[in-house]
Amino acid sequence: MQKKVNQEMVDEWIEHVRTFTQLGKVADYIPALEKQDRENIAIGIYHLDGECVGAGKIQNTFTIQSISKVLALALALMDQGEDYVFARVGKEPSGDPFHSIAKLETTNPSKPLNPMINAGALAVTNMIEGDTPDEKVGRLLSFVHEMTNDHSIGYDQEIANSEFETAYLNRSLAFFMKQHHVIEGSIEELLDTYTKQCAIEVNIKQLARIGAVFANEGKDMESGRQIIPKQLARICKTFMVTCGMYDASGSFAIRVGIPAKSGVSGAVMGSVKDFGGIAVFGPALDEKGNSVVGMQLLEMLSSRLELSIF
Ligand SMILES: NC(=O)CC[C@H](N)C(=O)O
Repeated sequence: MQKKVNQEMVDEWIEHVRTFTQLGKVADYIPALEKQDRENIAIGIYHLDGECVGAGKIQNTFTIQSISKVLALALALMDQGEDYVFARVGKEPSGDPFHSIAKLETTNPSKPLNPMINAGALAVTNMIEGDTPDEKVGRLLSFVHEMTNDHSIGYDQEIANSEFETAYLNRSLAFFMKQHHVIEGSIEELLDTYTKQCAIEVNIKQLARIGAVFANEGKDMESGRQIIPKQLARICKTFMVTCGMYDASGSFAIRVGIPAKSGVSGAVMGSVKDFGGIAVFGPALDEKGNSVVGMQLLEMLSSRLELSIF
């Protein structure tokens, strides 16, 4: 039987998690993110039959941050192929925080462990086709437009600038990788592309639709168009399981058990085969950098509908 979420369910879940909005901390290392209101919480579910429900602040937009790593990976894989991409970035979880530089030095030859940590994501963004940052960002946006079926989506210039001006650690990762020939070209242009990619701005239902395309094996639910080849969509979802929730991916797999990717804005995108796409949002984060409210919502959803893939 097809598992479905209805309006009543999402309304009830959002009411239930309101008590958690005071827990955790809104990210402030990107100064512009600090302005986010911790009460702005939302959930969106996009079923594979095209039906979509949402509750909470569904009109609110937010930046996708690290969720963009999944999209950049899909695009780089389509541009360059699996062999090229995985010659430059690994496939193993790191067990370290997303911005850690430690393993870059101890892995020999130096290579970021996976595309979901910042080092790996920077290397992946470096592989996206395009002569200029604008061209690369434009291609990423077109990809998002296709997946959301909404051509109005852009990026938040203020948040992109704010991160670009303060991305000392990401610059360090990039310089280290350039020294070791993992990446090539201008570091400033790479950071420009990366910070804009992280600042892509969506609402909860748009994010849920992106999750649904991955759940639907890369195919658009309405048009039937194969946006991402099936095998590449599968690779992206596998990374979401093994590395999507940073160094909390193991406990998340036990607690929730769905392919998911989170971002420091407080958004999480999930993809469940034969079910659909899930998006949750709540700016306050736990100590691993995952949305406190988002975790509660995903746990509730997964247990009520028995969505764990394990
Ligand atoms: N975890 C995240 O969402 C990190 C993304 C953020 N733009 C960064 O690179 O720091």
